[in-house]
Amino acid sequence: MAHSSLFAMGAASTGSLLLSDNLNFWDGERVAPRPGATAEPVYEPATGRVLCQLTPCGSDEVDLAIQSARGAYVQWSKMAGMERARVMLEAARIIRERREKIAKLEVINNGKSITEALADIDGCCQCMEYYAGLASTMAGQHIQLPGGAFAYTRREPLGVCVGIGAWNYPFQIAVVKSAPALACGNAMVFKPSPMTPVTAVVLAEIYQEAGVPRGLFCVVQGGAQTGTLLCQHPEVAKVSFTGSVPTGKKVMEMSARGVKPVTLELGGKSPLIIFNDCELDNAVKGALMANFLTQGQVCCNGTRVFVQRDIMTQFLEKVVSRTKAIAVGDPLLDQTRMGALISKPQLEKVLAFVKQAKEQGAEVLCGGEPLVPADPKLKEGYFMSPCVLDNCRDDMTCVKEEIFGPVMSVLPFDTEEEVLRRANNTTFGLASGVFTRDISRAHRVAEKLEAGTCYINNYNISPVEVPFGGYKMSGFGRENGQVAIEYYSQLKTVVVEMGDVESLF
Ligand SMILES: NC(=O)c1ccc[n+]([C@@H]2O[C@H](COP(=O)([O-])OP(=O)(O)OC[C@H]3O[C@@H](n4cnc5c(N)ncnc54)[C@H](O)[C@@H]3O)[C@@H](O)[C@H]2O)c1
Ligand SMILES: C[N+](C)(C)CCCC=O
Repeated sequence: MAHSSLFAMGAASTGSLLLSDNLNFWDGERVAPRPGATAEPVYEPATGRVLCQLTPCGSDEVDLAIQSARGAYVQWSKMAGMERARVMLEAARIIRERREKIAKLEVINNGKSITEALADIDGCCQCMEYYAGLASTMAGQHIQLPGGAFAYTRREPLGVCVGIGAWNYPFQIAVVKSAPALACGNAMVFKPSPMTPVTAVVLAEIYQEAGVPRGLFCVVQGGAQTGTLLCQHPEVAKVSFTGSVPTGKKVMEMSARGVKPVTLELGGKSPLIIFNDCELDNAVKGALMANFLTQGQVCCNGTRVFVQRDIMTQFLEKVVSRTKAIAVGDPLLDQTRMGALISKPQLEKVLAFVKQAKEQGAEVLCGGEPLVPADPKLKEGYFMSPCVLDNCRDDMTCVKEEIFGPVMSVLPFDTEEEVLRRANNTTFGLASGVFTRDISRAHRVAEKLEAGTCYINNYNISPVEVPFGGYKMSGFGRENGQVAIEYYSQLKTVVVEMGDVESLF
């Protein structure tokens, strides 16, 4: 049935939705799981209730999806960029039309606040429009050679690409991978995280309704096994992966065996440096934006907040007061600013990081506790109070490892040289930030930080036009921006002789 999950969304509130739609999608429609396969429950983070059942796809199903995508690719890749653009613009229009329903579904499956989810979906419309624009302008080069000969280049698609997503931005990751892939003329088989299987299939329905050939964007559900089947499939031309470093390494190894290009968007432990000449209120707001979006479960979060020693007291006072004021609760309410973490194990893991930080000498200035909202329907939800840790040292676990929860570690520093050395002393390199009024220092620091992005006097803004990706173990390849086209296409050179062949033989 077309966009069936969305129809259920009209009156849905937290704790009321139970989905029974099929979650796989290929050949232009939702597909039931194979008979006899074992289903797993998917939970609603805000209530701990079962939202739906997920049955991981096996090899036959993965193969069916890839064959379906292959068939559509043959047709789609022959279309002019302008024709592809029209379909993608229609997809953007449909997403915009259904933004509230998609956002609501995302909230119920992921636990983030509705305010953030709406912003995520708006970003997806822009992403689709941006790559629609690029689809119609993609072109090669003409190179003149001696004697009237010439060469030209063609930017060609790769074939069937695989997208594998994490659970923190389920719809957005599916869009950010598929929009440039489709703009270049590829097909995509997408596997969402098994914890957030619901909205990728809504995207598949939207593409279908917008007019893509049947099978162009397929969704297979499952976890590590299904992901492995996708990465190892001989007819897959490229893998774009978002997730943790350990899984990223496995994806890269599997892709290497098939000599497939990979894009890896992995984890981080990003530094945010706040100098004493900053505009303090903006720096405080920046630190909150760097740590607490999506309950702190954001890859590029600036979780190591380095504050110049002489403004530490004022900074902590302001940051703690604002953190304590964050409204945690029912993620579907407009006034809520922080919802529930993705799962019970994730909540327990984050709380264990806080406990260990205390044992290692950190001081909890606020939060870091399980939280039970007053509303009885939320009592089994995975909530915690956002946490600020003081007295942190560079050798503490909370400062070295990605926590992926609402925990900010604050560290004092004295000099620019010292803070740069400490900020770069990590195997990660996804993002970084600096707050200062000194324009020369801002750019000097941005140049020296070993990270794929540096935010100056803000944090966690990522418009679609701007490339995003990691240095070091945070991955490689870029998403967003014009450059993403290069990761979803290949260049063919055609050399043309206009005269006789001069042979040495
Ligand atoms: N850099 C980015 O853009 C970005 C964005 C979001 C999340 N992340 C990172 O993702 C992590 C959290 O997400 P997660 O817990 O879903 O990560 P994860 O690595 O556990 O899982 C990511 C995806 O990989 C799949 N997978 C697991 N094992 C696999 C295997 N052997 N082969 C193929 N696929 C496999 C999972 O089912 C899931 O879809 C964090 O480290 C976070 O920083 C990075
Ligand atoms: C949109 N943000 C906030 C920059 C997040 C990008 C995806 C990382 O997890």
